[in-house]
Order: sequence, then C-alpha cells, then structure tokens
Amino acid sequence: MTRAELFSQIQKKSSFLCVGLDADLEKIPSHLKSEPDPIFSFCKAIIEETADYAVAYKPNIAFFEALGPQGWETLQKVTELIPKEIFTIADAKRGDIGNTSKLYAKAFFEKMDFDSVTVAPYMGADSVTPFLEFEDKWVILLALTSNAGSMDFQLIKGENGKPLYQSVLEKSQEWGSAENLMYVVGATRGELIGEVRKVVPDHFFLVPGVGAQGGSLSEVAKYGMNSTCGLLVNSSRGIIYASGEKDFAKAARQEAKKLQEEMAGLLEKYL
Ligand SMILES: O=C(O)c1cc(=O)[nH]c(=O)n1[C@@H]1O[C@H](COP(=O)(O)O)[C@@H](O)[C@H]1O
Repeated sequence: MTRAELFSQIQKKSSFLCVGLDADLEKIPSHLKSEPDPIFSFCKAIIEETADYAVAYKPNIAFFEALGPQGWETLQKVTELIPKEIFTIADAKRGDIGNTSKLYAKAFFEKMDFDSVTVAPYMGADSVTPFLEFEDKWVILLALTSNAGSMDFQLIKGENGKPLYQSVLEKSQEWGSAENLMYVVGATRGELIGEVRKVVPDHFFLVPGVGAQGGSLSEVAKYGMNSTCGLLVNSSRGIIYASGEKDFAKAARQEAKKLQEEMAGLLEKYL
C-alpha cells in the first residue's frame, strides 16, 4: 500500500486506528476454546466487528509463534481475512545480517502478504535495507518505544550529544523515505513525540501505548500529527479484551468506535 492510499483510508474512515491482534489463548473467552482453531475464531470475530473503524491491523507474531506450526497457519488465515484496503503490520521486530533479513522480508512480504513489518535498528543499515527493497511494502523501525526499558539505551546521549533514538531517526533517513519507512514512537512518551516529529516531519509513526499502557491519544495527536495525519495509533488489549464474555466482539466494536470518534475530532482539529 502507498502512503497516498493509506492517507485516503484515514480520511475516508476519519480514523487512524490500528487494532492490535495480541490474541492470547489464556485470555480469550472460554466458550471459544472448544472451536477447532480458537485463536482464528477470536481474531475473525474481532476483525468483523472492528473493520469499520480500523485503518490498520497489527497481528503480534509472538502470539501466533507461541502456538507452534499451527500458529503460522492461523496467522496466514487471519491475514487473509483482513480487507485489502486495510493496512497490515507484521509485528515481528526482526533484523539480522543482510542475507537473513532478506529471508525475513520474503517471509512476511511474499509468503505472507503483509504491507509492513516492524524492524529493530540495532544491527544497522544492512539489517534494515533488505526489507526496503519490496515495492509498496514498509519498514516500521523501532525508534522510541513505549516500554520502561526504552530508557536503558534509547535515551542515552552519544558523543554527538544526541540521544540514541535521534541518531536512529537521522541515520535511517539514508535508507528509506516517508514512502516506505515509518517509526515506532510510544504513546507513553508524551511531549517527546514532538521532538521526534521535528526530526522526521513527513514520516508516519506507529504509536502503541494508548489503552492498557496508559498513553494519551490527544497528546499523541497534539505532538505527532502532520499534514497527512502521520499517525497509526495502536490499541490491542484495550480493544480485544474489552469483555471476556460471549459479547467480546461487540465490546471490541464499542471500544474501537470510541477511539475512532475521538480520532475524528482530532483529525478535524489538527489536519
Ligand atoms: O512495535 C510495537 O508494536 C510496540 C512497540 C512499543 O514500543 N510498544 C508496544 O507496546 N508495542 C506493541 O504494541 C502492542 C501494545 O499492546 P497494548 O498495550 O495491549 O495496547 C503490543 O503488541 C506490543 O508488542
């Protein structure tokens, strides 16, 4: 999917919501556990009820890998269910020496037809660029993450006086453009999102951390929105586990709708 197509979906739905599919066997409603493929049934119901409000889905690959070989089949079936006009993110956080990254890219972009994959920048240019060689496919590079451990390395200042996340933003401009490279910027980082926006004015950010991790949607929009929105805000647990009962999919729909309505207001305010 191109950036223009993504922006057009955002405008059409008045939404920049990404629904995170972190589907955990331990957490899905118990009545689904007798289904032949409980995680598939769960994700199917969630997608059917939230697709009106979402412009992206982000299956977290760990939750599928943890199921063994069956998990990969489930992942494939789930991605095939997602309507074509909705952006898909393989949240796999990959990255390795060049020839290995090339095969990770093949796995997610060719064997499976994801629009994007999350990639860790730590191993540098040759670990990231193989993912950027696929037409209309995207790298979503970890920059400033939402978790407590992000303080361990990402905020440390280097010899250039800049925090590591800023060096990641600057260096990676040499590898890709706003047409094929996005950045992960956590919603829990508040006004730091504004600092990231100054360095990369045009790029999209994938922003996890609203909902269960407590980040504020209005702060994210205030500091992060650009002229083509530039934001995909993810919520996983806050949507998919809104209810643990038989009404889980309807409850997920309500949560997605609530976020979409807030997003519509923010788009009107800042765009
Ligand atoms: O790359 C990510 O998606 C990601 C980056 C980050 O900095 N923080 C973060 O929480 N995530 C992912 O975003 C999702 C957040 O889930 P909830 O906290 O349940 O909304 C999980 O799938 C995380 O793996």
